[in-house]
Amino acid sequence: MVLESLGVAEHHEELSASTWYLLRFSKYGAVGDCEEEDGERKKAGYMAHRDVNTLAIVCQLNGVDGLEVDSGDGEWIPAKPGSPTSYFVIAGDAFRAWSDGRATAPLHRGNVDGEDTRYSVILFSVPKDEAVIQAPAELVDDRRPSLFRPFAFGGFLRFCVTEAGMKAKCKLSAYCGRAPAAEA
Ligand SMILES: O=C(O)CCC(=O)C(=O)O
Ligand SMILES: [Fe+2]
Repeated sequence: MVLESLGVAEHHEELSASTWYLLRFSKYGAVGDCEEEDGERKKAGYMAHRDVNTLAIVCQLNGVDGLEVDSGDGEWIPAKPGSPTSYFVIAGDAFRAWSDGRATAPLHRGNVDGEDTRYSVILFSVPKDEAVIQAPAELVDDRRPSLFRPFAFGGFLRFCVTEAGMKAKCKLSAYCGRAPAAEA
């Protein structure tokens, strides 16, 4: 569906062949269930981040909200599923690079209010280590040269945990952006 919307559905098979999948169940405990740290109960949740992988499909399991997405101008937008069977699709850096910036990898975080435990299940599609992430020819042309240099996904993952990677505001631009992006 996502590739169709970009007009490059014929790349589905080759992309699938270089992808593996990770299914993760997450529990963000209510404050009362969480461990104490320095005399205070720590709220469960997760810090603002961009996913590095291709796509994440997130389904909340018990109707407790918490996912928030950065609007791009400093505002956090609560992501509310339309129904108990709705899910969120979040693009990560690998898809941003592959789509040559047509998909954005949004900054998102988990902000649980601490009243109720939140459960979610997430299916991550992850490029294999040796997979080279490069926008297909249909998405670039002379008038629109690609924004990112081709890179092996494993190399990018390793960069993310270096000092430079951890400091970078946008890890992808810092690693393989062609223009010295202000966001890097
Ligand atoms: O559980 C969620 O709502 C999403 C978690 C998430 O963003 C992640 O694990 O990367
Ligand atoms: Fe995430």
